[in-house]
Amino acid sequence: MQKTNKFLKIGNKEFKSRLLVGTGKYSSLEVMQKSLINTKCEIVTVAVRRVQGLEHGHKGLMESIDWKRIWMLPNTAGCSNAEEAIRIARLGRELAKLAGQETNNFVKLEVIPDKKYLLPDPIGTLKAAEQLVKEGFTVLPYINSDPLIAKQLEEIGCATVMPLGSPIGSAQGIRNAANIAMIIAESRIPIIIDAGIGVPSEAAQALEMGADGVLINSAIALAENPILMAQAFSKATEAGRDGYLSGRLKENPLASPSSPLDGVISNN
Ligand SMILES: CC(=O)[C@@H](O)[C@H](O)COP(=O)(O)O
Repeated sequence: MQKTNKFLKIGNKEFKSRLLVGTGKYSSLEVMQKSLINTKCEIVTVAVRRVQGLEHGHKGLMESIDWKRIWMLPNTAGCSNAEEAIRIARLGRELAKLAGQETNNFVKLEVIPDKKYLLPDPIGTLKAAEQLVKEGFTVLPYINSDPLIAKQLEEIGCATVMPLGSPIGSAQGIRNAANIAMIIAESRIPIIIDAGIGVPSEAAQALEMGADGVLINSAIALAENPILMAQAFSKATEAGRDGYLSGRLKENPLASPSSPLDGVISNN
């Protein structure tokens, strides 16, 4: 289904920016702040567990983001089963309240038992999502690029699905484009490509394919110059969306001359 909405609509909120960003792995809070500004993002995800535990890089994080301008997307990173994820989602809602976002019921649902590839558990994700939807959360589940689980999550009331391009932090880009294309074609909710994007052109690729947004963390935070890379991702996301809306030239197995051949003076 072609989605031509001007804004990214998640639940009942609209966003101009289609680039969502993470807050982990930055060399300092100052670099993170400057990078976030350059992304022009309006949604920032925070790991509830890491913020609460004041883990490395997370002390002072809450205070360093302008929550009047940025919509918080609490995430359940570090949860390996549905029960933990539900508990952390509830804490995330309280965190958003503390930041002054009384009506924020968003949660980026991550249920990740696999420490090596950080792949999400589809059964645990579905179970947690069902409960969180019942509790009134706007649920954005992180999933493998599986069209069936994407559809099931849509049917139980998730606000988006967030299929991975490749494993978190791997910078391998979009390794599963065919499956992602199926998810995009079949969904009636926004699709946000989350994880594994390595360079801005891959963010553009996701948007060109018809994804509604991308979520980037490592490729910005761990770039040699994160502040400049943030800007590059912002431009790439916008370019990819414009490319999608413009309607691409269809691929052709044959060449097609750039100038008309009719009326050309013959050699004979
Ligand atoms: C911050 C966050 O939510 C990550 O778990 C997310 O999946 C981003 O992945 P990359 O770090 O690969 O961009």
